[in-house]
Amino acid sequence: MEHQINADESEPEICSINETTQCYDNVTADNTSIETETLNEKRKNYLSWDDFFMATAFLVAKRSKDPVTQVGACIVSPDKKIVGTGYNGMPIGCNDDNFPWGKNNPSKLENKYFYVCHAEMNAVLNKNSMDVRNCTIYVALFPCNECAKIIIQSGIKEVVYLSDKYSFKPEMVASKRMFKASGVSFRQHTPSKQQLVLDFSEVNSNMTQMPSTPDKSNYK
Ligand SMILES: Nc1ccn([C@H]2C[C@H](O)[C@@H](COP(=O)(O)O)O2)c(=O)n1
Repeated sequence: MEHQINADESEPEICSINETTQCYDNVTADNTSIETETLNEKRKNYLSWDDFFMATAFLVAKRSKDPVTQVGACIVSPDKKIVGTGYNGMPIGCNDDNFPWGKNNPSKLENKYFYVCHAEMNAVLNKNSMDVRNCTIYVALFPCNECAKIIIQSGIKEVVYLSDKYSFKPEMVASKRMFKASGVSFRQHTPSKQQLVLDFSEVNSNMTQMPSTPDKSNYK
């Protein structure tokens, strides 16, 4: 008969660590600060929700093939679930090797603007839930008037943006006018750090300071 070993019957000298004294250095992803945390305390240096979702929008933007401006958007439900992401790119079927990426051609037909789908539009269309009503959209650049219409019509209730550098353009003035009229709030997010570095080698770091892996051969 199989004998089950309960948690309190496990080998203490293998599994337990001295929780009051054992600690490890936690080098943060951006390498800017090193803090020592005890293993039985909650991490303090974790990302806020706003930083996390804005960073997600920035990561998504890395998929964009636009040579000048890469924009990402991330739609988040009221219970903090990501329900859609998108970046600026050519429509499905419009080969992005053949469509223009420039913007200074005298012929409008030979510039990108007639063709590129904006990040916000793609995020709404890529949604993986029934709808995006009452959601928040995180996006690096303030939405243009066309995206504002899509945001409003889809039921999104909040826009969080990083930069409004084109605020002087009539498109953005129109966006704000529509957002205000339709009750969509917007706010600028200031990230808590200027840089977040993703270091894939981190997964193998701290090996010497981490508690030893329990010897599973002791369990039956
Ligand atoms: N809220 C925004 C603003 C812009 N985009 C896209 C559209 C273009 O691909 C690019 C802007 O190009 P630029 O005029 O800076 O050469 O960014 C977007 O997706 N969402």
